[in-house]
Amino acid sequence: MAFAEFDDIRLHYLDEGPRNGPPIVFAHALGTGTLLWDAILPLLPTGLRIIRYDARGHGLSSCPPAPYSMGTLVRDAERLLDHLSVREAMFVGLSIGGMAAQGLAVKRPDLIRAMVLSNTAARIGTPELWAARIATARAGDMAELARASCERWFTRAFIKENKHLPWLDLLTRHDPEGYIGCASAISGTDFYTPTSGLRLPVLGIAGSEDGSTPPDLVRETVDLIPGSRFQLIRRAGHVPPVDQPGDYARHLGDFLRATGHI
Ligand SMILES: O=C(O)CC1=CCC(=O)O1
Repeated sequence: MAFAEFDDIRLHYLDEGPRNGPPIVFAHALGTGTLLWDAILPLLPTGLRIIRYDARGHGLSSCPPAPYSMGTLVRDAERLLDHLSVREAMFVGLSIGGMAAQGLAVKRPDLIRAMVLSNTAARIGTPELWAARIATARAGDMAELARASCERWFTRAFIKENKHLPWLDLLTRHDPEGYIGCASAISGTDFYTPTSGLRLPVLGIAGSEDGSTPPDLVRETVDLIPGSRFQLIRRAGHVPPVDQPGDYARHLGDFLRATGHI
């Protein structure tokens, strides 16, 4: 566990593996945190320098007052990688983390040599949809937000087996300010034009039963970048590192090898 202090934010991160190993950076989904990646890490190829961080308003990072902008979330990732002297990383971004990845790849191509856009898109939802979720959070009803989120995030089988419960608890206890801050950032983001100009190796990953960023939406975004690949994970929802960690780690390993990162 470590913290990077900047003027307006304290970011919590984990930096594991050999310091001279090829860097891989993980950016999580709204309402989750570094633990989103726990199940896949032991399944990744050895020798990687693995960096995970909590976005502002999440986990052990500080939680400034909402709203946040996507530009601010991108700058947080940029400052963290500069702080750690990381260059040419494989950047894996899931959902809002994938939006930050797109923004960072546009702003600082020196930081990212290849990118995994997982369960994400250039634009997610509509301002009206996010306004309704923000209103629920403002009303203090995180339990309702958590219930509805889990229905979008997880397959029926996963919910029936009660495997979603830790995530339901996590989101129910999430600081509403952090949720609102990041939801505002998503609401104001449309990366279609900047992402269309990206030229780097990209792997898109979608879950067959993702109720938040369905496979067609993910594919539409990765297809903006020439030469990109796409993998559909079956029996997976919005967070396949949680419900299908084996398949997820295998696709990451294949992509790491295909891009010559390892
Ligand atoms: O809450 C959702 O529906 C899923 C989501 C959208 C952006 C994100 O990070 O999670």
